Amino acid sequence: MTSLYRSFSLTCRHQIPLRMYSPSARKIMSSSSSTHSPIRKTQTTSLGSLNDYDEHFPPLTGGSQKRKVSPTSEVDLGSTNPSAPCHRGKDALSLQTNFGCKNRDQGTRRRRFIDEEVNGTTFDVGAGTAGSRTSVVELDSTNPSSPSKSSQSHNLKIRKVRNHRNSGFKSRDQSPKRTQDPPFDICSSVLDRNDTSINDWVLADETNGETVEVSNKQRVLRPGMVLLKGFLSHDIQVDIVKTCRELGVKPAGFYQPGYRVGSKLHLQMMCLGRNWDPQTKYSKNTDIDSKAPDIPVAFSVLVEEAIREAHALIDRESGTEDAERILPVMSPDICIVNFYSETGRLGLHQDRDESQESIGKGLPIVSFSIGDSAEFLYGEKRDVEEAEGVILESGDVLIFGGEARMIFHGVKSIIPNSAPMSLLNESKLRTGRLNLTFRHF
Ligand SMILES: O=C(O)CCC(=O)C(=O)O
Ligand SMILES: [Fe+2]
Repeated sequence: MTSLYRSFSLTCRHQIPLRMYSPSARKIMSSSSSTHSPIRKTQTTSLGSLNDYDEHFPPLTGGSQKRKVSPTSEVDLGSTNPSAPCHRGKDALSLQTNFGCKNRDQGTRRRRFIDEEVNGTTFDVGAGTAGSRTSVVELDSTNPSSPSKSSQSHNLKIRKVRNHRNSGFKSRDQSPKRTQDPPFDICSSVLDRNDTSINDWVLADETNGETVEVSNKQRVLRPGMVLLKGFLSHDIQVDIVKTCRELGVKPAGFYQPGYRVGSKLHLQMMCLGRNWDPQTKYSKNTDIDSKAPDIPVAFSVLVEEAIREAHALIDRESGTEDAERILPVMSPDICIVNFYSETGRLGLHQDRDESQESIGKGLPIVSFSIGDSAEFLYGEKRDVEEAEGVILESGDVLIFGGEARMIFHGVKSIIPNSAPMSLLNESKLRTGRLNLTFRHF
């Protein structure tokens, strides 16, 4: 079965103008390996009140409209710009300030900013914080069925949320609850993709505009971190989408996870094997855990195959037979399935909620990408400016374990209309990106 599942795409599908995140990013995109210091296991973060997974990306330079967010907006509105380096609490506060403000100029400026965001690149505003007395506006752009930049801006759904009444949580003391009923459906019978070519997506900083070819090669990105381009064949991708869809529309399926205080991740999520959420992590709850569907055997087989493929690559590149020491084998008992709409994203974070034993051994995270491509960032620190970037395309498998196990990583943006048309036609996957990360607890 596994050999049938293998189809390496050795032709480069796209040439993507790439914005350089750091001087070294270009190197990563065009070379097959580089030397990096290991990520120390103790280097877990505690960044004050900054929640994990909150975005703190720099201003977007891309978008189908090739528009930059104006500096004024960035200053005034903090991280209501999805890429601004602020945390979620501040997000909501600055938004409230602007909306609750009697000052006409500020209100107008805020409205103009929303218009710009809707017409231009992306927008996404979190729910309010506790204790807020003013109304906030929530733009639910994480839900692909809500209007996005590729749909008409006048359809923008703005709903008012007062304090926590509509935030999905009963009180501050309770765990986040799934409020999405029915679960989110990652497929749609209607093809919701528009016809804009990927070339319209400008990742290039308009001032330097370099064009870098997206590599089609299997690559060791750093010790313990391997990118297997096109590892998942078309048929496998279709099967994975269909399986995830089937599981995902059931009660334990996709929902938008969040924190007790109300902010939410900019994606839809479902867990297999064992439940995880950003607030309670893996805290054992037999009621909920019994609801997590098993990881399909075919998925686990693919993970093991991918690790074997990575070992072969590591051995080839190093000229040794040391691969299992550099990248330990792993058999998954957890899979977190994420679906990102075109405006979805995930802030830089470490996957550090697995057991100490698992992390200590460097058991890898294995990540499958299906659908639209993603700008994936990774680095030794939780610092977007320093992070390196790589484009993850449909069918790619990324593995990070060993000394790269605690690497910071995140999804800066989803590249609209970049999914293979044949995949969308056959699987009916919505516009967006499906990502599966396999782990061992
Ligand atoms: O979507 C991705 O590529 C990364 C997902 C991820 O980091 C996570 O689920 O922890
Ligand atoms: Fe992660």
